[in-house]
Amino acid sequence: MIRVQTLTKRYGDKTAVDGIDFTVRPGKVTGFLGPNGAGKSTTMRMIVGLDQPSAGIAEVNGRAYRDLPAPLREVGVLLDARAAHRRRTAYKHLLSIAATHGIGRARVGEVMELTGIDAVATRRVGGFSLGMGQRLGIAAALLGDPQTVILDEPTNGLDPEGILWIRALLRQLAAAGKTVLLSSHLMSEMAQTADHLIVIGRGAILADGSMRDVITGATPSSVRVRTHEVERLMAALTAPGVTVSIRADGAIDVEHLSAEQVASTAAAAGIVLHEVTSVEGSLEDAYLALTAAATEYRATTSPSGANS
Ligand SMILES: Nc1ncnc2c1ncn2[C@@H]1O[C@H](COP(=O)(O)OP(=O)(O)OP(=O)(O)O)[C@@H](O)[C@H]1O
Repeated sequence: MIRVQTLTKRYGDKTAVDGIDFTVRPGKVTGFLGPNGAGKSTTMRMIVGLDQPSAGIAEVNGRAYRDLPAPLREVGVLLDARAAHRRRTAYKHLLSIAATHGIGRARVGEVMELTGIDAVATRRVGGFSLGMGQRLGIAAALLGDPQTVILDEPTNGLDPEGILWIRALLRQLAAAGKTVLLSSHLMSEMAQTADHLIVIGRGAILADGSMRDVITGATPSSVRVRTHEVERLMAALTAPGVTVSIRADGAIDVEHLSAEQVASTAAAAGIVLHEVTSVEGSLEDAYLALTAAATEYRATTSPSGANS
């Protein structure tokens, strides 16, 4: 379990993390999302004792990281995959970490197999691709079979097969009751991997809840409905506070009414419906809505760049 209370980090005049509170619970994958510069890495670094908070506390299993008697056995961390000694082989790199922390050779073999780097165990880390470096960093994080795992952008550089592998691994760790905190900019990946989300923007928490609650709270859900009597249905549904719009494909989108309310209104007016579907926003929609006002580095051109 990770607990952060009024955690603050200032760099001179800049407040990178502004008095945030959250708890990351075991048995779940918690996604940590936010635009560039939002404060994710700084928060993670404070949790694992690499940065000193300006104020507040960050605890893992009830203690500050520096007070953990066997940190590697309690918290596994991937913050910078390039941190490995470049001239060492993957095996020697993991063995040296294991030796410093009283972890046996057998575990080194296990994590190499788990992360798929056993095939390149005798290659020097300096020649690793970004993806292999990520796998090595994850292997190091898992060496102590820790209860809590913190991974900053673990999918960085991984190919689609590697991304699938990470997803399965994190789901497996959560199912085994571990606490998993994961940051990633890949929304589709986050949507499929995380159970719970913490969204941060400009150093402040913008949302903290289950995946479903965060999405439904930030995006208006709507009801999509099809009928041959479009105009009559639109007239029947029109009411204060209800938004009714017609789509290019002829379907009608209704906001602020449930599917049941739409169906009942149509039935009362004797209108036959051919489709009634509740449409929920995506994580990407929710993320963009939540962070719209808190994006520090925003492109000044449109995404395509062609029409601006
Ligand atoms: N050592 C430092 N000195 C000064 N400012 C810093 C330092 N480290 C981070 N910052 C600033 O603190 C803010 C938060 O940075 P941080 O790296 O935590 O964001 P992030 O959410 O991890 O971003 P990204 O998604 O780009 O990795 C940024 O404005 C950054 O420029």
